Amino acid sequence: MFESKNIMTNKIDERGDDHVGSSAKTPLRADAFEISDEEKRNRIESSVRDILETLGMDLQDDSLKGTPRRVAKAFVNELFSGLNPANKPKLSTFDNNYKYGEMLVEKNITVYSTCEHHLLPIVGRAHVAYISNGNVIGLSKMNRIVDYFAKRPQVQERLTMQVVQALQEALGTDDVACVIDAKHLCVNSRGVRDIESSTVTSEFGGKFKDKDIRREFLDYIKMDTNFNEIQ
Ligand SMILES: Nc1nc2c(ncn2[C@@H]2O[C@H](COP(=O)(O)OP(=O)(O)OP(=O)(O)O)[C@@H](O)[C@H]2O)c(=O)[nH]1
Ligand SMILES: [Zn+2]
Repeated sequence: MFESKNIMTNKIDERGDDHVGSSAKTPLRADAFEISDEEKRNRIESSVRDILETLGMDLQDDSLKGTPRRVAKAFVNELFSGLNPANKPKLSTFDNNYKYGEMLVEKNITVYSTCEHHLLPIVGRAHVAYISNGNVIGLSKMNRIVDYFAKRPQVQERLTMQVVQALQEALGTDDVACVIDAKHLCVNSRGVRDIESSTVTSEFGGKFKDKDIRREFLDYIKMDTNFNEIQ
């Protein structure tokens, strides 16, 4: 089990950012929280203006003149909003009064992230599961925690581990797993330009290391649920 007691020492953790053990920590500068969001938007706006002008674009053009500010807002408020611990969803838990003892799987969670190597989109699906040891979490919180960590410059491996570790901490159990299957536009649209390939990453904590439990989780992911038949 990862040791939450070891990680309350640095500034980032004091600000309420994750918990997560060093292997899954987003590499942040020591002064990451000393710049306000408005200052970040202003600096990014000016940098994007530089980039576009360097490319030879005329920023007096009607369509382009708002672009640096639009990009700055998209970065700080949306695409990278998960860098601000204030945006971390509250993972409130409640008691497992109904004594449900099987695994719970939240599957096909939409992943929109950004590859930190090229700043290009990562688009895919996450599947998250846990086995309760007494605590239960609202279903939507699993979607929200995936989205929170996705909204950072990411590598898919780290995103997968961050989701698992955040849920382990909230639920007080090791028995959490996550599988992500995603397309990286840096692979699909440039570089090797392989439009078909996607990347699968997984993290299996606690009981999910057992091959039968892992198999059950993977079978649920594969299960074809045709909701149209229900309506
Ligand atoms: N492990 C991992 N690699 C990633 C992820 N996203 C992108 N990459 C890879 O990061 C690598 C960066 O490789 P470099 O050789 O430094 O950069 P590059 O010359 O742009 O690489 P190419 O994409 O091969 O053109 C590439 O192989 C990407 O496919 C990710 O989430 N995880
Ligand atoms: Zn990339």
